[in-house]
Amino acid sequence: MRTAMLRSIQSSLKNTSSSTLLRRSYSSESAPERKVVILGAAGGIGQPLSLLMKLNPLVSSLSLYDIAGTPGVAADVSHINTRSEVVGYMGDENLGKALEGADVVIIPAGVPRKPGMTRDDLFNINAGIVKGLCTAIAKYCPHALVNMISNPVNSTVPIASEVFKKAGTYDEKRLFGVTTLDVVRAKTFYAGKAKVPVSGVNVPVVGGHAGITILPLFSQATPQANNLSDEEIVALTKRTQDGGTEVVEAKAGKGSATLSMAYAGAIFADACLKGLNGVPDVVECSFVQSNITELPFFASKVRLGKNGVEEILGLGSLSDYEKQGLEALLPELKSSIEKGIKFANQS
Ligand SMILES: NC(=O)c1ccc[n+]([C@@H]2O[C@H](COP(=O)([O-])OP(=O)(O)OC[C@H]3O[C@@H](n4cnc5c(N)ncnc54)[C@H](O)[C@@H]3O)[C@@H](O)[C@H]2O)c1
Ligand SMILES: O=C(O)C[C@H](O)C(=O)O
Repeated sequence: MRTAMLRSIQSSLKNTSSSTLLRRSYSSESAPERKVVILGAAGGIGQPLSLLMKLNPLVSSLSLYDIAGTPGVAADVSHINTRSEVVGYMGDENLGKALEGADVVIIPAGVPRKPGMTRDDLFNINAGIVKGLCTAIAKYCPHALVNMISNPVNSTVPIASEVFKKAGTYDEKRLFGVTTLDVVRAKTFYAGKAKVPVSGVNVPVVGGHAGITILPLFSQATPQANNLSDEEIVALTKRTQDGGTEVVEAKAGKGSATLSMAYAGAIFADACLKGLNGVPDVVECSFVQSNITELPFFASKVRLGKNGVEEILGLGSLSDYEKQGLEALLPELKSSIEKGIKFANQS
C-alpha cells in the first residue's frame, strides 16, 4: 500500500510529454546525481515541497535551508526511504554549504499575503530576502537553475537577474519564475467546467504571476471543449487570475497557497531535472527572460534542456478576448519588472 502510494505520487510528478523509454531509464537510481536546494524549507511551502522533492527519484542530494527550523524538517524528511540524502542547514553562516554543488535551487523564502494585500505589498520585505539569497547563489552555485517562487514573482525574477548580472554570473537560460500554480489552477477549473477528465487537460498560461498579468489561454486548451460560452471563458479566466486571492481569503490571515504551490513547485523542479538529464520534449510555462513581447520578461511555454531554457515557444494564436487581456496586462507587468530592476540597482 505504501509502495503503491509512493509510486502514484512519483508517477504524477512525471512530465506527460516525456518518452516512456527515457522515463523508465531515469526512474531508477541510475539517474545522474543531482543536488536540489530549497531556500525557505521550513515554511508553509517549504515543508511539503521538501517532502515532494524527497519522493523524487531524480534527486540524489536534498539540501534544506532556512533561517530557522530546518534541523527538524530535515530530520523528519530524511527518514523516508527514498534515494536522496537530506541535510538541513540553518542560519546565514551555513548558506554557502547548503548551496555548494547545487543543480537546482528552489526559492520559496519570504512572507506570504494576508487578506486585502496584493502580491506587490510583499515587495518591501521579499525583495531584500531574494536579493540576499541570489547574491549567495552567484557566489556558491552560479551554474544552478534557479526556480523563483517568492512573490511578487513579476519583480523578484528581475531582481535575481540584476544580482546575477552584477556578479557576472547571469545566464538567462537558468532563471525561472515559477508560474506552474497558475497552470495547475487553469487545468483544474477548466476540467470542472468543461466536464472532461482533469488528467488529460492542458492549458497554457502566459504573462506574469499577479492578477490580470496571469493570462490563461483557454482557446488553446486541450481537449478543446465546445460546450463553454464566452461568459464561462471570462469567468474561468477571472477565477484563474484570482486563484491566489481565493486561497488567501479562505485561509483568513493564515497565509496563502502552500500545498498546491508545493505540488506545482515539485512539478516544475522535476521538469528542470528532466531537462538537465536530457529527457526530450519537456515543456512547461515559466516567467523567463524573453523577447516574445516588448517586455524583457514574460511567462510562456518553454522547452527545458541540459542548459535550462532550450527554447521559448511563441504565444500561438489568441482569441480576441485573449488579445485584449494581453494588451491590458503589459503596462502592469512592465512596471513590476522595472520596480525589481530599480531596487536591485539602487540598494
Ligand atoms: N509563485 C507562486 O505561485 C507562489 C505561490 C504561493 C506562495 N508564493 C510565495 O512564496 C513565499 C513563501 O510562502 P509561504 O507560504 O511558504 O510563507 P511562510 O512564511 O510559511 O514561509 C516562508 C519561509 O521563508 C523563510 N525565510 C524568510 N527569510 C529567509 C531567508 N533570508 N532565507 C531563507 N529562508 C527565509 C521563513 O523562515 C519561512 O520559513 C511568499 O512570498 C508567497 O507569496 C508564491
Ligand atoms: O496569492 C498569493 O499571494 C500566493 C501565490 O502567488 C498564489 O498564486 O497562490
